[in-house]
Amino acid sequence: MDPFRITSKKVLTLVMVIDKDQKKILLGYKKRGFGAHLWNGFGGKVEPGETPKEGAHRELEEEAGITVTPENLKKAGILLFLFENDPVALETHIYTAYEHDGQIRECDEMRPQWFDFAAIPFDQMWEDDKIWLPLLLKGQDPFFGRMYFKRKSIGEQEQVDAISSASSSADATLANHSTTMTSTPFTKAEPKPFYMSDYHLELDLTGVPKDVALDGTVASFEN
Ligand SMILES: CNc1ncnc2c1ncn2[C@@H]1O[C@H](COP(=O)(O)OP(=O)(O)OP(=O)(O)O)[C@@H](O)[C@H]1O
Repeated sequence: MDPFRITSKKVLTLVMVIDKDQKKILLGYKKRGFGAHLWNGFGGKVEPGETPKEGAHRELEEEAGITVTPENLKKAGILLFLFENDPVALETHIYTAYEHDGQIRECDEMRPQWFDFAAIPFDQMWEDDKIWLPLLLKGQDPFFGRMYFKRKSIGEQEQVDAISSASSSADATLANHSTTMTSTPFTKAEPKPFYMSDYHLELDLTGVPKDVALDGTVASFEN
């Protein structure tokens, strides 16, 4: 039996708020729930009757206190997250927002903070973020991908941490990134409940002008 066989999906959103001039990205520290203790964009489940874009707008206001006009909320990609032995996949619609209105504020779920592009805390984020976020920051939209996650056992956790810290230091050398840190009280990465075991990302969507098929269902790139 395929451990990644899915029978249904939940539709989620993720908004990346970006200040192009300052080369900064607004991330939120998730205080509770799914992905707790990780930094991420702002988003959540799309509610019945909402389009993904409407859901993204609502979650950004709930979690960061800010609003974005519909024309400033742009679809960057769609990712399908699959978890081993879990028949429910997460179809995540990712947006960029280069302009926003209102005052950024903390809520009981998320603590927002700006990060320099060169100091994004990838070791305290979902592992897929380091694959697609650099593409999004370069403006290489849209992307579509499947990301496969396995639950960590205790031994695996240590092994995966060792591999990921070795590869992230190699990446840092290659990219010649500055190591200036914005202030963050977190010195040690929290253990992550899952690790990414595989992924498949498509960047050339010229053959799919508006719809991308996902295992028999269709996700629209339009909203
Ligand atoms: C597996 N790899 C992943 N990589 C990057 N981001 C991921 C993710 N998996 C989930 N996400 C995001 O995490 C948020 C969860 O949202 P989540 O708190 O569950 O939703 P919502 O606020 O509706 O929940 P409650 O109201 O608390 O039930 C949501 O933005 C979603 O896009």
